[in-house]
Amino acid sequence: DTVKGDAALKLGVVSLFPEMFDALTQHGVSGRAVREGIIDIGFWNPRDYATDRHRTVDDRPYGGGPGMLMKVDTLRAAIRDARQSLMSEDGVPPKVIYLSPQGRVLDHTGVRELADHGRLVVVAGRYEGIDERVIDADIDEQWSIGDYVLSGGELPAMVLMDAVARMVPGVLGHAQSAEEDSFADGLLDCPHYTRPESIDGHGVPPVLLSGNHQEIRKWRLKQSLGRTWCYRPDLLEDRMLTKEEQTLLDDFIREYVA
Ligand SMILES: Nc1nonc1C(=O)NC1CCNCC1
Repeated sequence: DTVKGDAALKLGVVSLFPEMFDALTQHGVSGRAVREGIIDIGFWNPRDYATDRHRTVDDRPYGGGPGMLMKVDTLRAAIRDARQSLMSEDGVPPKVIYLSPQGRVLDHTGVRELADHGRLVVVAGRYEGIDERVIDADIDEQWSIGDYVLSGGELPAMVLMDAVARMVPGVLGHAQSAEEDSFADGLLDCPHYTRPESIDGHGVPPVLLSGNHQEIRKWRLKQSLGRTWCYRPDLLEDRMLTKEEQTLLDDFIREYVA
């Protein structure tokens, strides 16, 4: 598979199960971005590099113990081809990422950093993982989506790729990108409401029905600040608040503890 064209984001995926990535390429905003050529995704399957009759892609660990590792020669060949295909015209190589619990935990800051790079090869491991010497020689950065163990790197790869894709101009419609602002500037999202106006007797906050856009903006910002203060105060620790934000948060806390 090759990645060509002038897409804003070029992705190469090394995986034994490329069909899993249909979840990203065949659906939703990411699917549209791929269809429209805003994002290019190429796939390289280590199994395509196997030369033995059984097309072996796993190998036994030195030192024994349970589980297998990804076979080195087929994995390295796939990474090499993906890396070469994503090399830019002026020879700038892509950033090669390996998903594993040993990696830096992905957050909004990390997503922005990765999106800014523009060309990424994402290596999805299976089995117990990959040989440490391949990590040292072929992987630029290790990333984790959280502290739990999954069966493969494909779901983590898709989480990372989806979050990065949403950073690319044109992937989200203007309306949605505006909506992204709440978390984009380090706050939790505000509550959302749609029809019907009453659900089991529970109504909609009147300000949202008022048509007063300034008041609606302030209400939503106050709710985002208040929810962040309640559920994720750690996010507020290293986030400067504007005077308006500080006032809105003080009001929220006053009402909350009243
Ligand atoms: N959490 C994770 N964030 O990125 N990758 C993660 C992960 O659990 N990978 C598995 C680890 C065991 N081998 C198969 C892959």
